[in-house]
Amino acid sequence: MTAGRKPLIAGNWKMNLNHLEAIATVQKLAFALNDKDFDRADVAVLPPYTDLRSVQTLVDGDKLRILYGAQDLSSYDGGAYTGEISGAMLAKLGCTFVTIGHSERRQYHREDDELVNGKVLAAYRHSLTPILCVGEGLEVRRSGGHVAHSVAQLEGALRKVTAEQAASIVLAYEPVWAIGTGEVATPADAQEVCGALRSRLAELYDGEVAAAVRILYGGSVKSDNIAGIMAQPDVDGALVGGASLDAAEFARICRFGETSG
Ligand SMILES: O=C[C@H](O)COP(=O)(O)O
Repeated sequence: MTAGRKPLIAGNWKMNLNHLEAIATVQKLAFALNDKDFDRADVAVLPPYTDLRSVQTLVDGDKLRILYGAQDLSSYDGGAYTGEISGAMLAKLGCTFVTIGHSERRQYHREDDELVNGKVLAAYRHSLTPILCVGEGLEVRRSGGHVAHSVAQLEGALRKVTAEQAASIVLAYEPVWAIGTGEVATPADAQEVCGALRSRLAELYDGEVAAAVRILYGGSVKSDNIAGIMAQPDVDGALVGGASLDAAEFARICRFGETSG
């Protein structure tokens, strides 16, 4: 965490919580957090598509400071693409963010850097902020190629992305071996790759862009390990999976593990 970049804690619900459960969870989260918490960090939830309209209605109706977004989008803007959801549709639902290139999309849906790049460009066409995920698997980590792998994914995703667009992107470094496994990377592991991603942004664009971009860590983040992660200079928040499904625990994470708001 470095002064000048507001931390972001985003809860990726993955394929969990229906629209009724979504309303209850967001209500509990809003109740658990106060203005001081929202002044200190941006808080976002990333529910399944089918929950978004309910979340929008609740957030707008109760004027909540909770941000929200989707877990994916189509690289196309509309038309005969059965099953796809466009950036325009997400924008209409008031989404701020859209997750792109999550390792589960790369692994189970064979998304490659070219498709991820197409989705990043689609997000910008509709004024959505991408949360671009990168990160290595266990084999790559064991062979010591984790920095090169994550940086290459970053480069692949940012083709044709302008400096102005890049300055607003959110990156998430998620080592695949730490997702849902209880195996959390050490704060130093997180800093090593997040620092390398920021350095590469400075080379691809300039120092100003690199200094503006928020870089999150994701992988088994909980209220009892968030503080060490947030203490790293190039880590500006967390992308939280399993622990974001419990509103009380997620609220503790949004406070970086501290007990009072
Ligand atoms: O997007 C979130 C990550 O995949 C982390 O998931 P996790 O916190 O359940 O390990």
